[in-house]
Amino acid sequence: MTRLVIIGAGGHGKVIADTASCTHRWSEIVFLDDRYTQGLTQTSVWSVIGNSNAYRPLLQSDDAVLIGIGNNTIREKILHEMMSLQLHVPHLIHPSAYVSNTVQIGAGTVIFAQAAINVDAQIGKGCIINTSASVDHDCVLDDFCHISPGAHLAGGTKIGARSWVGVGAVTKQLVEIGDDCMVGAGAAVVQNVYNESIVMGVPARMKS
Ligand SMILES: CC(=O)SCCNC(=O)CCNC(=O)[C@H](O)C(C)(C)COP(=O)(O)OP(=O)(O)OC[C@H]1O[C@@H](n2cnc3c(N)ncnc32)[C@H](O)[C@@H]1OP(=O)(O)O
Repeated sequence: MTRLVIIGAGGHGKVIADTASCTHRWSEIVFLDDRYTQGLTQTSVWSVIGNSNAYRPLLQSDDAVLIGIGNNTIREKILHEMMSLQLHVPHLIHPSAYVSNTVQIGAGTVIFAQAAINVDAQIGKGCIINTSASVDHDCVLDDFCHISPGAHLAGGTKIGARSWVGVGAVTKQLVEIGDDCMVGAGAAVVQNVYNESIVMGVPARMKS
Protein backbone atom coordinates (compact mmCIF):
# COMPACT_ATOMS: atom_id res chain seq x y z
CA MET A 1 0.00 0.00 0.00
CA THR A 2 1.24 3.47 -0.79
CA ARG A 3 0.63 6.89 0.68
CA LEU A 4 -2.08 9.11 -0.83
CA VAL A 5 -1.28 12.82 -0.95
CA ILE A 6 -4.24 15.11 -1.56
CA ILE A 7 -3.54 18.64 -2.74
CA GLY A 8 -6.11 20.99 -1.20
CA ALA A 9 -7.57 20.41 2.27
CA GLY A 10 -10.94 22.13 1.80
CA GLY A 11 -14.34 20.46 1.65
CA HIS A 12 -13.72 18.62 -1.63
CA GLY A 13 -10.32 17.41 -0.46
CA LYS A 14 -11.84 16.06 2.73
CA VAL A 15 -14.46 14.09 0.79
CA ILE A 16 -11.65 12.60 -1.29
CA ALA A 17 -9.82 11.61 1.91
CA ASP A 18 -12.96 10.13 3.41
CA THR A 19 -13.69 8.20 0.21
CA ALA A 20 -10.09 6.99 0.04
CA SER A 21 -10.16 5.78 3.63
CA CYS A 22 -13.30 3.74 2.84
CA THR A 23 -11.39 1.89 0.11
CA HIS A 24 -8.59 0.71 2.49
CA ARG A 25 -6.14 1.09 -0.43
CA TRP A 26 -3.71 3.53 1.18
CA SER A 27 -1.21 3.14 4.02
CA GLU A 28 -1.59 6.82 4.93
CA ILE A 29 -3.61 9.81 3.71
CA VAL A 30 -2.11 13.30 4.05
CA PHE A 31 -2.78 16.78 2.68
CA LEU A 32 -0.80 19.62 1.19
CA ASP A 33 -2.49 23.02 1.45
CA ASP A 34 -1.52 26.69 1.04
CA ARG A 35 -2.81 27.38 4.54
CA TYR A 36 0.01 25.29 6.06
CA THR A 37 2.09 28.47 6.23
CA GLN A 38 -0.69 30.05 8.33
CA GLY A 39 -0.55 27.14 10.78
CA LEU A 40 -2.99 24.62 9.29
CA THR A 41 -1.56 21.22 10.26
CA GLN A 42 -4.75 19.18 10.58
CA THR A 43 -8.06 18.97 8.74
CA SER A 44 -10.70 16.69 10.24
CA VAL A 45 -8.74 13.54 11.15
CA TRP A 46 -5.93 13.98 8.56
CA SER A 47 -2.57 15.75 8.79
CA VAL A 48 -1.58 18.66 6.56
CA ILE A 49 2.14 18.10 6.03
CA GLY A 50 3.13 21.10 3.95
CA ASN A 51 2.33 23.86 1.55
CA SER A 52 0.86 22.89 -1.81
CA ASN A 53 3.07 25.43 -3.59
CA ALA A 54 6.18 23.66 -2.35
CA TYR A 55 5.12 20.10 -3.05
CA ARG A 56 8.21 18.78 -4.81
CA PRO A 57 10.42 17.97 -1.80
CA LEU A 58 7.39 16.59 0.08
CA LEU A 59 6.34 14.06 -2.52
CA GLN A 60 7.90 10.60 -2.60
CA SER A 61 8.29 8.77 -5.88
CA ASP A 62 5.83 6.05 -4.89
CA ASP A 63 3.13 8.42 -3.62
CA ALA A 64 -0.27 8.53 -5.26
CA VAL A 65 -1.62 12.07 -5.75
CA LEU A 66 -5.15 13.42 -6.09
CA ILE A 67 -6.27 17.03 -6.44
CA GLY A 68 -8.78 18.15 -3.81
CA ILE A 69 -9.72 21.40 -5.53
CA GLY A 70 -13.23 21.93 -6.83
CA ASN A 71 -12.38 24.69 -9.32
CA ASN A 72 -12.16 22.85 -12.62
CA THR A 73 -9.51 25.08 -14.23
CA ILE A 74 -7.19 25.04 -11.21
CA ARG A 75 -7.64 21.28 -10.83
CA GLU A 76 -6.69 20.85 -14.49
CA LYS A 77 -3.51 22.93 -14.11
CA ILE A 78 -2.30 21.08 -11.01
CA LEU A 79 -3.20 17.62 -12.28
CA HIS A 80 -1.22 18.28 -15.47
CA GLU A 81 1.77 19.35 -13.34
CA MET A 82 1.54 16.12 -11.35
CA MET A 83 1.28 14.00 -14.47
CA SER A 84 4.27 15.77 -16.06
CA LEU A 85 6.30 14.75 -12.98
CA GLN A 86 5.33 11.12 -13.70
CA LEU A 87 3.56 10.85 -10.33
CA HIS A 88 0.91 8.19 -9.93
CA VAL A 89 -2.52 9.80 -10.31
CA PRO A 90 -5.14 7.12 -9.64
CA HIS A 91 -8.88 7.29 -9.99
CA LEU A 92 -10.96 6.81 -6.87
CA ILE A 93 -14.35 5.14 -6.49
CA HIS A 94 -16.34 5.00 -3.25
CA PRO A 95 -17.31 1.41 -2.39
CA SER A 96 -21.00 2.35 -2.40
CA ALA A 97 -20.91 3.75 -5.95
CA TYR A 98 -22.14 1.61 -8.85
CA VAL A 99 -19.78 1.74 -11.80
CA SER A 100 -20.41 -0.60 -14.72
CA ASN A 101 -17.40 -2.70 -15.74
CA THR A 102 -17.68 -1.19 -19.22
CA VAL A 103 -17.06 2.38 -18.06
CA GLN A 104 -13.81 4.16 -19.00
CA ILE A 105 -12.43 6.41 -16.27
CA GLY A 106 -9.50 8.81 -16.65
CA ALA A 107 -6.67 9.44 -14.20
CA GLY A 108 -7.51 11.61 -11.23
CA THR A 109 -11.28 11.23 -11.53
CA VAL A 110 -13.14 10.78 -8.24
CA ILE A 111 -16.53 9.09 -7.86
CA PHE A 112 -18.22 9.65 -4.54
CA ALA A 113 -20.72 7.75 -2.40
CA GLN A 114 -23.92 6.47 -3.99
CA ALA A 115 -23.04 7.72 -7.47
CA ALA A 116 -24.07 5.50 -10.38
CA ILE A 117 -22.33 5.27 -13.73
CA ASN A 118 -23.98 3.13 -16.29
CA VAL A 119 -22.88 0.97 -19.18
CA ASP A 120 -20.45 2.36 -21.79
CA ALA A 121 -20.14 5.80 -20.22
CA GLN A 122 -16.77 7.49 -20.78
CA ILE A 123 -15.34 9.79 -18.14
CA GLY A 124 -12.21 11.81 -18.78
CA LYS A 125 -9.34 12.85 -16.53
CA GLY A 126 -9.72 14.80 -13.32
CA CYS A 127 -13.53 14.72 -13.23
CA ILE A 128 -15.70 14.83 -10.11
CA ILE A 129 -18.80 12.65 -9.99
CA ASN A 130 -20.17 13.90 -6.72
CA THR A 131 -22.37 12.27 -4.09
CA SER A 132 -25.48 10.52 -5.48
CA ALA A 133 -24.98 11.85 -9.01
CA SER A 134 -25.83 9.58 -11.92
CA VAL A 135 -24.24 9.33 -15.33
CA ASP A 136 -26.28 7.09 -17.55
CA HIS A 137 -25.44 4.79 -20.44
CA ASP A 138 -23.22 6.14 -23.23
CA CYS A 139 -22.62 9.52 -21.63
CA VAL A 140 -19.30 11.13 -22.60
CA LEU A 141 -17.70 13.47 -20.06
CA ASP A 142 -14.65 15.39 -21.17
CA ASP A 143 -11.73 16.11 -18.84
CA PHE A 144 -12.10 18.10 -15.60
CA CYS A 145 -15.86 18.39 -15.52
CA HIS A 146 -17.85 18.26 -12.28
CA ILE A 147 -21.24 16.60 -11.86
CA SER A 148 -22.52 17.96 -8.55
CA PRO A 149 -24.39 16.03 -5.85
CA GLY A 150 -27.71 14.63 -6.99
CA ALA A 151 -27.37 15.71 -10.62
CA HIS A 152 -28.58 13.21 -13.20
CA LEU A 153 -27.34 12.89 -16.77
CA ALA A 154 -29.67 10.93 -19.03
CA GLY A 155 -28.32 8.45 -21.60
CA GLY A 156 -25.91 9.77 -24.21
CA THR A 157 -25.43 13.20 -22.64
CA LYS A 158 -22.12 14.87 -23.58
CA ILE A 159 -20.38 17.26 -21.21
CA GLY A 160 -17.47 19.37 -22.44
CA ALA A 161 -14.16 20.00 -20.74
CA ARG A 162 -14.23 21.85 -17.42
CA SER A 163 -18.02 22.17 -17.41
CA TRP A 164 -19.86 22.14 -14.09
CA VAL A 165 -23.36 20.67 -13.68
CA GLY A 166 -24.90 22.12 -10.53
CA VAL A 167 -26.45 20.32 -7.61
CA GLY A 168 -29.68 18.51 -8.52
CA ALA A 169 -29.61 19.51 -12.21
CA VAL A 170 -30.76 17.07 -14.86
CA THR A 171 -30.18 16.59 -18.58
CA LYS A 172 -32.44 15.14 -21.24
CA GLN A 173 -31.00 12.21 -23.18
CA LEU A 174 -28.48 13.02 -25.95
CA VAL A 175 -28.09 16.67 -24.93
CA GLU A 176 -24.63 18.16 -25.60
CA ILE A 177 -23.17 20.70 -23.21
CA GLY A 178 -20.06 22.49 -24.44
CA ASP A 179 -16.74 23.29 -22.80
CA ASP A 180 -16.45 25.60 -19.77
CA CYS A 181 -20.21 25.73 -19.15
CA MET A 182 -22.08 26.20 -15.88
CA VAL A 183 -25.45 24.49 -15.40
CA GLY A 184 -27.24 26.07 -12.45
CA ALA A 185 -28.50 24.21 -9.42
CA GLY A 186 -31.78 22.43 -10.15
CA ALA A 187 -31.77 23.17 -13.89
CA ALA A 188 -33.35 20.89 -16.48
CA VAL A 189 -31.24 20.98 -19.65
CA VAL A 190 -33.37 19.92 -22.62
CA GLN A 191 -31.39 21.56 -25.48
CA ASN A 192 -27.72 21.69 -26.43
CA VAL A 193 -25.63 24.32 -24.62
CA TYR A 194 -22.86 26.30 -26.37
CA ASN A 195 -19.32 26.56 -25.00
CA GLU A 196 -18.81 28.95 -22.06
CA SER A 197 -22.54 29.36 -21.38
CA ILE A 198 -24.27 29.70 -18.01
CA VAL A 199 -27.74 28.14 -18.09
CA MET A 200 -30.30 27.77 -15.32
CA GLY A 201 -33.96 27.11 -14.62
CA VAL A 202 -36.57 24.63 -15.85
CA PRO A 203 -36.28 24.35 -18.77
CA ALA A 204 -32.73 25.71 -18.66
CA ARG A 205 -32.13 29.05 -20.40
CA MET A 206 -29.05 31.20 -20.81
CA LYS A 207 -28.39 33.46 -17.84
CA SER A 208 -29.07 37.02 -19.03
C1 LIG B 1 -20.49 19.25 -2.62
C2 LIG B 1 -20.92 20.59 -3.16
O1 LIG B 1 -21.35 21.45 -2.45
S1 LIG B 1 -20.76 20.86 -4.85
C3 LIG B 1 -21.37 22.49 -5.11
C4 LIG B 1 -22.70 22.52 -5.78
N1 LIG B 1 -23.03 23.91 -6.09
C5 LIG B 1 -23.84 24.25 -7.09
O2 LIG B 1 -24.38 23.41 -7.75
C6 LIG B 1 -23.95 25.73 -7.35
C7 LIG B 1 -24.47 26.03 -8.74
N2 LIG B 1 -24.53 27.45 -8.95
C8 LIG B 1 -25.68 28.14 -9.23
O3 LIG B 1 -26.75 27.57 -9.36
C9 LIG B 1 -25.50 29.62 -9.38
O4 LIG B 1 -26.57 30.25 -8.66
C10 LIG B 1 -25.43 30.13 -10.84
C11 LIG B 1 -24.04 29.76 -11.37
C12 LIG B 1 -26.48 29.51 -11.73
C13 LIG B 1 -25.61 31.62 -10.91
O5 LIG B 1 -24.72 32.23 -10.05
P1 LIG B 1 -24.51 33.83 -10.14
O6 LIG B 1 -24.03 34.19 -11.52
O7 LIG B 1 -23.64 34.23 -8.99
O8 LIG B 1 -25.98 34.40 -10.01
P2 LIG B 1 -26.68 35.17 -8.81
O9 LIG B 1 -26.56 34.39 -7.52
O10 LIG B 1 -26.15 36.57 -8.81
O11 LIG B 1 -28.21 35.17 -9.22
C14 LIG B 1 -28.65 35.90 -10.36
C15 LIG B 1 -30.13 35.63 -10.53
O12 LIG B 1 -30.30 34.26 -10.96
C16 LIG B 1 -31.12 33.55 -10.00
N3 LIG B 1 -30.53 32.21 -9.86
C17 LIG B 1 -29.31 31.90 -9.36
N4 LIG B 1 -29.10 30.57 -9.44
C18 LIG B 1 -30.20 30.04 -9.98
C19 LIG B 1 -30.56 28.71 -10.31
N5 LIG B 1 -29.72 27.69 -10.09
N6 LIG B 1 -31.77 28.51 -10.88
C20 LIG B 1 -32.62 29.55 -11.11
N7 LIG B 1 -32.31 30.83 -10.83
C21 LIG B 1 -31.12 31.07 -10.26
C22 LIG B 1 -31.04 34.36 -8.71
O13 LIG B 1 -32.16 34.13 -7.90
C23 LIG B 1 -30.95 35.75 -9.25
O14 LIG B 1 -32.24 36.17 -9.64
P3 LIG B 1 -32.72 37.72 -9.52
O15 LIG B 1 -31.81 38.51 -10.39
O16 LIG B 1 -34.12 37.66 -10.00
O17 LIG B 1 -32.55 38.05 -8.07
